[in-house]
Amino acid sequence: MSDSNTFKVFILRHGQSELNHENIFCGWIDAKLTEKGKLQADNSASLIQQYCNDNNQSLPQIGYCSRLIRTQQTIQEILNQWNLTEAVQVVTGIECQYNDLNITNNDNNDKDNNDDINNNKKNSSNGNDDKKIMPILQTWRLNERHYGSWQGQRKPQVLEEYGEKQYMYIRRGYNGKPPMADLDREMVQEINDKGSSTGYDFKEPNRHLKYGLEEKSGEILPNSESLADVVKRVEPFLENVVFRIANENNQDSCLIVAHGSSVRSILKLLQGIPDDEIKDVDIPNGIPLVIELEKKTFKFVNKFYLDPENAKINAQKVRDEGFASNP
Ligand SMILES: O=C(O)[C@H](O)COP(=O)(O)O
Repeated sequence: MSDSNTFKVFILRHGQSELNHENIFCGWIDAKLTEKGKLQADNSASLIQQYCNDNNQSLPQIGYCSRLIRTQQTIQEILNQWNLTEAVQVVTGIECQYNDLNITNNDNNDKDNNDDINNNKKNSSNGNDDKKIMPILQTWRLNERHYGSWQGQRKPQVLEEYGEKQYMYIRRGYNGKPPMADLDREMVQEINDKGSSTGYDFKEPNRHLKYGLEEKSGEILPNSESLADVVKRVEPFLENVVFRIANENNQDSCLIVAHGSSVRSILKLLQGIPDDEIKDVDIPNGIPLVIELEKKTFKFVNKFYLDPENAKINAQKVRDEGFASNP
């Protein structure tokens, strides 16, 4: 049973992407959602809304996602289901001009305001005059781990080349790190590269185009990451942005849509999962996990999936990707 006095992080991995579907390592390649991935996002929205209604709680007042389109599409699907429109801001570092988002202090306990997420001015820019606004902060710090030279490669082939022990150590071990991507060669789209019909052609988007804001802010972006590296870049964002905003605005919850490795990193940080145990954690696509934390201190209290049976089944499928048992 949920504790109404805790701060809740509604966190989920994006819906199935086109490269997930192809069993190809994705990382920072900017793959889009499949139709199944969009349906998973819609289902996530229903599960969260049902949970909030059953527990007499408001929907999250703010959302966070990565700079990759698969999380952006997922959060857009969720907001559409909630009849909300997004006010997007890219946060390059671990500070953000929060007032630009003009978020007001709603009475979180007023059930009647459940759909009245913010008293922001209406967003007439895209004709959504009747929809309330939900601030969405996008950050590279929630991006999937950078999968180095494995990006764009089929998982069964990588498994065959590296063997099961090394394959799983790099995929799930805390310090496992893939070989570096050569960002100067075929791994990254040229400035005018339109890619294949899918638009990414198994290459990363050109850094100067996709991450120009981060480059201008002096952010150091990776070309290969272990989970430990992802934890290091996620932690300051959680502390200095997510939790600071929650305290300053007396928020009861937030929505985070991220990736397999960045969700694992957040779970490790919030629950205090030891380095040698995080290797056993797999995250399914598109099933909301609720992490309950003490208000103000954000000390871990509890966690549960809103669809635990499917979460268990699909997490095992994620773990088995690349192996013959899971074509
Ligand atoms: O980046 C990817 O390929 C996937 O999102 C994560 O893949 P993994 O489950 O093999 O880490």
